[in-house]
Amino acid sequence: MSPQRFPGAASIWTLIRLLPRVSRRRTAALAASTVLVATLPLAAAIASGLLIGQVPAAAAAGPGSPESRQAYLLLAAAAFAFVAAGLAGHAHGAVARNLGRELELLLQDRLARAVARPTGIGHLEDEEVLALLRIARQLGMDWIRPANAVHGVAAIAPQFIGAAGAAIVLAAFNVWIGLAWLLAWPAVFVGMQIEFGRIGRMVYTSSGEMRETEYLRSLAMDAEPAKEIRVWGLLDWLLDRYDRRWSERMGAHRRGEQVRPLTVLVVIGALLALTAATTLTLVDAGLSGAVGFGAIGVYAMALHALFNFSAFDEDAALTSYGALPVPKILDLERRLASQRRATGAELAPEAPQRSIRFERIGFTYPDARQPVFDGLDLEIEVGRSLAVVGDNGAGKTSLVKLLAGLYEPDAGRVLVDGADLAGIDPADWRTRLSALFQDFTRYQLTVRENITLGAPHLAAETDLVWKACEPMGIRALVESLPDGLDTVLSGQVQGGTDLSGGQWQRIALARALFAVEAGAKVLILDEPAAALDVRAEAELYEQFLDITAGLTTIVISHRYSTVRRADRIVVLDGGTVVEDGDHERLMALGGRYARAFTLQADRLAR
Ligand SMILES: Nc1ncnc2c1ncn2[C@@H]1O[C@H](COP(=O)(O)OP(=O)(O)OP(=O)(O)O)[C@@H](O)[C@H]1O
Repeated sequence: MSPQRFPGAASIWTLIRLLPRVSRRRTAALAASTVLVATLPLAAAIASGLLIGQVPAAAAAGPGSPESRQAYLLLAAAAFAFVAAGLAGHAHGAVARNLGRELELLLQDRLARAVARPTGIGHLEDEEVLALLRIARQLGMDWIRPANAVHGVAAIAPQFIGAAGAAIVLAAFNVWIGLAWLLAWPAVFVGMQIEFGRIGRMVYTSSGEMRETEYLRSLAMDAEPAKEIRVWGLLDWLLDRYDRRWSERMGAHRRGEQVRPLTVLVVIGALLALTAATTLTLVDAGLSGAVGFGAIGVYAMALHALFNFSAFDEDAALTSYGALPVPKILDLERRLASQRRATGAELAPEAPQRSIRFERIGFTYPDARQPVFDGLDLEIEVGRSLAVVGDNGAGKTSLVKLLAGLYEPDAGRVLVDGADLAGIDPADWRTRLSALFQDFTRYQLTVRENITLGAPHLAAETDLVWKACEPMGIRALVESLPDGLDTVLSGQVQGGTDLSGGQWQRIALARALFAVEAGAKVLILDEPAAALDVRAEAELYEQFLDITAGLTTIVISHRYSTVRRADRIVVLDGGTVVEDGDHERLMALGGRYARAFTLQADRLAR
């Protein structure tokens, strides 16, 4: 077979050849069940044909004759072949599903390793590699999809009704046998669903371990961390750790995420026993002449119809797995909706006009032990520039997160012109804010989109976009890009380009500025120029103060020299304001600000 001429067939052949490498045992089981699924219906058909041929002789010879005995034996053989074909079909589906899932995991593993191996990282920006990685991330996850549960329910419901009907037909022959079948299937179904539920929950709750494996894999496969991983020579260490985690995970998968053999034995044993009892009773009734030949045929067909029901095949398993996350998602939706605070207070269109006040604020991050703020008081005057300085962990970023309503204080209030922020619609409040956070996002979108995301309705206003670019010194850079403002900022996209850290920071600053152009009244800049050198940062801040004169600006910085021109500087330490004033006042105070400023200025001078 030439792969060029039959690429689809060649891919299937490649896949089949991989199966023994996934699991020899399962591949052998799949081959065996394939043979059974193919031959058992044939055997049933042959037995049925022979039976039909035997009927005239059996009828002529009458009950109790050797001819009629042979006819009943053929009937029993046909019934067993039908039942066995049904069971083999279910087993076949289950083996194929497990093998398929393991194949996906193996492919995922092999791709992760292959992509992590090269010493360079150029291939991690190759479009074809990225496409495969995108697919690889989804592998092995298909089985937990709600769509599968819908498909499963749609398949099982008619089978269930059909099986109940068949049991009722059998009840006409023997009430106890009919009743036994009527109860047997729901019992098997519930038993298997309990088993599938156990497996599903096990996988679901092990998502923490999965996340770690996935994290290690992404360290090896993503372009961003790949740089450091290679520079630090961590590749072998990483792959070794990934391999260990992976085999632990796969080991757990093999051990626990399967239907327990005992359950399978009990279920199949019970079904076979009930089938044998039904068939023997039927044969007995036929041989004794208690039930006519035609009726026996109907009952035998009803027995066969009972085995169309899938209690332990793929549909049943996928129904259970696929349905598992649905109530969890709805529950989460309810829980998060109840966390949305009730808003009622209206902000005046021009607010804030007077002040933003932090009043006895207490705040601890969820799951953190130490509070960040315990009684913080700070009043920010509108229309002036404020700089917040302080050591690492002093609470500077937390302060602006509270201001932006990204977290709510545990105690105290944030007041905007006297109105408690807790009662104001966060969406309304945020239209008045423009913020650039320390860990700003590098959107793999066009330059224009990157800049106008704060006010996307004005994205077409090219003049406004340039107005935001110019003070940041990036107009020339943007104009030199292949598609100017419409160039995608990503090395992973054809025709796109990546930028340096400082250039990215200027783009993010332009984004903040654009939102101000679009009407934001409070500008928050958290370490806005950490990627720039000290001089560039100072220049940029000076420029910012000029552009934003009259606006409420809050700038966070480590570099004391940068913020000296701010109208007001507060020094935070351990979540409280320890110094407050303008540059001259704080220098005269001779405290923490003065010492840090002098130290940094000396270093800069040297
Ligand atoms: N998401 C979080 N969960 C738990 N604790 C956090 C979280 N973010 C920050 N913290 C803790 O809160 C404290 C204040 O952090 P914050 O980021 O506000 O400091 P910062 O002054 O901005 O520091 P830096 O100058 O290093 O950016 C620190 O002790 C930090 O460890």
